[in-house]
This record gives sequence, C-alpha cells and structure tokens, in this order.
Amino acid sequence: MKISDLKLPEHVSVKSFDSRIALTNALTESISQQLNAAVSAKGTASLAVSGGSTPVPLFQALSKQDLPWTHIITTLVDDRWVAPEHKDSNEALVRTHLLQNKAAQAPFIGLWQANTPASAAAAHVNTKLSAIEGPLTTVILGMGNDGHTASLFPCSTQLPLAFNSDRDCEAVKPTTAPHSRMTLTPKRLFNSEQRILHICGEDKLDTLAKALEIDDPNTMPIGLFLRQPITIYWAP
Ligand SMILES: O=C(O)[C@H](O)[C@@H](O)[C@H](O)[C@H](O)COP(=O)(O)O
Repeated sequence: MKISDLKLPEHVSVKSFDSRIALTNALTESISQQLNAAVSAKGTASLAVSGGSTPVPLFQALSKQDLPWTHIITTLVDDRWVAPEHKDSNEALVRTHLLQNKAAQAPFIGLWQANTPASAAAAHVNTKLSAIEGPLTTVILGMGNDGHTASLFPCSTQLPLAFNSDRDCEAVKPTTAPHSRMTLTPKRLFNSEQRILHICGEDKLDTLAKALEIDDPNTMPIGLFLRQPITIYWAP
C-alpha cells in the first residue's frame, strides 16, 4: 500500500517523506511556527504530545528549538497509570526527550497522580488540565495498529464514556495493552488549532486504510479524528 492509495476525505492533509529524519525536520519546523505564532498572538501556547516510540526523535529535535518555552504549556494526550520512574511512563518519556535543552523551562502538566487509582483521579487531573484555557495550540496523535489513538482503545469498556465525555480527560482500562490509562477526551483533543497524526511504517498505512473503510470509531477510534481536519505526517 502507498500513502497515495488511501481514500482520504478532503479535510485530511498528507505530508509524506522519504525518511523519518526528513519527517522530523519538517514536523519540528511546522510545530515551532505554530507555537511561536500562538505565543506572539496570545502570550501563551500549548502542546499535547503522545507517548509510544514514534515521537522520540521529534521530541529530541523540538527540545533544541529556540522557542519561548516558558510560555508553552506541555502535556500528554495520554499516560499509562504508572509512576514517572516506570519504563512505561509517557511522562518519563517526555521528561527524558522533550523537556530538555531549551525546552527544559517549559511548564508541564502531567496526567498521573500518586496513590490513587486512575478512575478516582480523573476529576483532579481535569482540574489540573483546566490551566490550559481555550484551544490547545498543537495536538500530536499517534496510532496503534488496533486503531487506537491517545488511550482511546477499541477494547476498553470505557470507550463510550470517553467518546461522550464533557471532561478534558477520562480514566480507561484497555484489555489488550498494559496499565490503566488517563486519556484526553475527543472533546478536548478536537478543541485545538492544529491536529497532527504522526505515523511511520507501512503497517500504519494498512491500519489507516482499514479505519477509513470501516468508518466506525467504536471499532477503530482513529476514524473519529479522520472526520475533522487533521494533517498526517508519514514516513516509511
Ligand atoms: O501511550 C501511548 O502508547 C500512546 O500515546 C499511543 O496512543 C501511541 O501513540 C500509539 O500506541 C502508537 O505508538 P507507537 O508510536 O509506539 O507506534
């Protein structure tokens, strides 16, 4: 499958690259411009990032950008319910690769809280997230090959709750992936200026093709995000 074979709606833009390095450079440039413009216009910007393996080179490149980081609130689109010392923690990933170098000064809102199950912590994490007023400047989504994005997993019984939630985040428990999670809700993710789907590898094209064909977000949650404007950044 080639990316040009995907039958994408007009509101979905595609930026396809020959290499992951070229993708990282272009995406770093685009996000930097967006964040700079938001800080110039409003005095503040926000960046919500995914975990997983794909964004690590992007985080490293972004961290070296000369941006007004003290005015750029960073957060996660989801985290696994483990302490930041745990190898599976997305907060740890962000602290290790993004909140370094010039970005070390960026304020960060984590989604994890100690000594509480995720379900009991959701209200408190919602309150923390309310520090980000108005639309998120930039949201970077990833995608798993079961069609999940953020921690909106098709297998989780909390998916309808998260889909219909008026809150910024909800606790979910996937059955096909480890750990309870805290995920931003579609309501919060759609309240954003720039949404990016950052994916690499041929297998992710097959997943996208399936999501477009099925067109049922309950089966392939990424499908929900293909119904609104989004830019796909892809490299082999
Ligand atoms: O916490 C997470 O796991 C993510 O935020 C998740 O939604 C991720 O983006 C996809 O699973 C893709 O992961 P890869 O980049 O590792 O393929």
